Amino acid sequence: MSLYCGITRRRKSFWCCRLLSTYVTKTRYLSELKEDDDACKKAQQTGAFYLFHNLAPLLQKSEHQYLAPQHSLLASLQKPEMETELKGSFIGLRKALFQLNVKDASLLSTAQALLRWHDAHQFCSRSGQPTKKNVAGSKRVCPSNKIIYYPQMTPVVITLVSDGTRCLLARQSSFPKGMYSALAGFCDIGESLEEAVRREVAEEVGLEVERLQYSASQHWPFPNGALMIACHATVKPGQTEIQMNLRELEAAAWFSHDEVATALRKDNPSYQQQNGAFPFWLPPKLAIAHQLIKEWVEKPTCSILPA
Ligand SMILES: NC(=O)C1=CN([C@@H]2O[C@H](COP(=O)(O)OP(=O)(O)OC[C@H]3O[C@@H](n4cnc5c(N)ncnc54)[C@H](OP(=O)(O)O)[C@@H]3O)[C@@H](O)[C@H]2O)C=CC1
Ligand SMILES: [Mg+2]
Repeated sequence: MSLYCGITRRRKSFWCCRLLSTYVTKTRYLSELKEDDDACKKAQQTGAFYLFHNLAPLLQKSEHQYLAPQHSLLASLQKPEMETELKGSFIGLRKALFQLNVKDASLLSTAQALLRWHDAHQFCSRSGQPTKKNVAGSKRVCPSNKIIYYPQMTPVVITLVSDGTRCLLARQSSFPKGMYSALAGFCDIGESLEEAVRREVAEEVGLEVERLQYSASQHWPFPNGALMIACHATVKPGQTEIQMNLRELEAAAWFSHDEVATALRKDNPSYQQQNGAFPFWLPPKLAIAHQLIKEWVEKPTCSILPA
């Protein structure tokens, strides 16, 4: 059994010629910890840690949310004793993510992605020798040929398509029942963001993007650590007939502004209607899909650039 710890971010002051902002000071300190193993070991003595077991963080359940307690360096205990001692349980991040506060969700997502990457990069792909992690965990090095491996994220585009008055939402069979989201897809190697958006929309719903606009991005821990890049896109008003790719999607449809605005105000409904169907609902607030949809509801006709 293995227990892993993810170090949280701590602030430290430097002597400088001019006063640096807190953000710059903190950023430089974190950068120093990545490069200086001794400084990092020292920081760990007073650092605060989140605990993980098999990629599941230790959480405490309160009424409607999970709390992620932080700990100082602990003696290594077995999982059951650890849960009893710390009054929590190791819970899958997928289950808990939307019931955490924003700061804990972000730090736990980063920590889990990093732990998963380390677990999958134990050996050098050139020499086959075991790689060695630096103290901060920001890279792994092959001792025999000195190749450095850095943690990777996969770029994923997520696009909310609009025809000017309606927006297009879709669902995969793996989504929770009744939930619809914007179109998402992994970027192919060599593609620009714009090309990935155009290709994914064409592949999944058979439509041609006319214009697009970048909105925001988000780290997403699933399946292996992705950078979600969110965009708004429009299609020509006369060319809106959906030709759904059945290998990727279970359903795709145009939704009116009213339908989407109403769904945004509702929480995840876990009940089934009398006709056996599940009510239409949208991804929770923490997901970038939610933010993208909210932006469209607030400003459906925002100016969008040619693709
Ligand atoms: N944060 C948010 O708001 C949202 C996040 N997402 C995330 O976006 C991601 C991508 O969406 P999805 O529609 O599934 O993607 P795609 O539409 O690209 O389809 C997924 C399929 O693409 C193939 N694929 C190609 N490249 C990769 C890669 N690098 N890693 C894994 N699979 C790859 C796999 O097929 P095969 O297995 O056949 O090889 C996979 O099943 C998902 O992981 C999802 O969690 C999605 C919606 C909202
Ligand atoms: Mg997809």
